[in-house]
Amino acid sequence: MTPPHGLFIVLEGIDGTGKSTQAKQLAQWFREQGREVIASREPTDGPWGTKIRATAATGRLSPEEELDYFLRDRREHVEQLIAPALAAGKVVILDRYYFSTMAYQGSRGVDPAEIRRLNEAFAPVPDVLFILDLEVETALTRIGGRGDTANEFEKQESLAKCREVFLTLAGEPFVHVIPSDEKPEAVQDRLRQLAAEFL
Ligand SMILES: Nc1ncnc2c1ncn2[C@@H]1O[C@H](COP(=O)(O)OP(=O)(O)O)[C@@H](O)[C@H]1O
Ligand SMILES: Cc1cn([C@H]2C[C@H](O)[C@@H](COP(=O)(O)OP(=O)(O)O)O2)c(=O)[nH]c1=O
Repeated sequence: MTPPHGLFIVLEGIDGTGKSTQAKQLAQWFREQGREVIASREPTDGPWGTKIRATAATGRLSPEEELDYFLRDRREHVEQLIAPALAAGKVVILDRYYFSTMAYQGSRGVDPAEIRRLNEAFAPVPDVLFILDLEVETALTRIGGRGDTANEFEKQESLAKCREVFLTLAGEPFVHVIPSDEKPEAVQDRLRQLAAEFL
């Protein structure tokens, strides 16, 4: 599906790459340019997103169940927020979307191409996808896990797989891979430069 109006921007990348920091600043910049902005994230704060977040404490779902929950969460997000905002000509900025499902549920063994197909049957493809890219070790240092316990080592391995899936998207016309090891201001400048083409 393609979005009817508006401008649809998605930020992706492994944990700790600076997505939420950059999304906030980008939303502020668009508002300064006089655009109406809807900034949101996935998993959402809706019923399915809340269930997904709760599994961080209660124990992880099977890969298939997890995929199903993310799809349900996204379907609601598209119907209730994303599609109406785009139809009204707004700028929609998302911190994570279905490319995270390709990467994270892909890293648990589900085929990323199949995940993409399931999503694109109902979820609009963004106008711009920024993939914030960083070495796993640097990203983990930023969020406080240095990979020196068994659990953190496992996390490091699975994030490396996620990063690989994100990077398979490089080269598609709407995708920009943004090296995110620079200062936040420098990363933001790059995003604004690219986003300005859509004003
Ligand atoms: N360019 C950067 N350089 C150094 N630290 C950063 C940078 N961008 C964000 N951070 C810090 O790294 C941590 C993770 O950033 P955050 O925006 O929450 O990432 P994400 O949403 O991708 O998980 C935060 O403590 C944030 O202040
Ligand atoms: C959107 C999405 C997120 N995720 C994962 C990535 C993150 O590890 C986790 C929560 O996302 P997020 O809220 O970005 O994490 P945090 O608040 O800790 O920065 O959900 C998936 O596994 N599949 C998906 O489709």
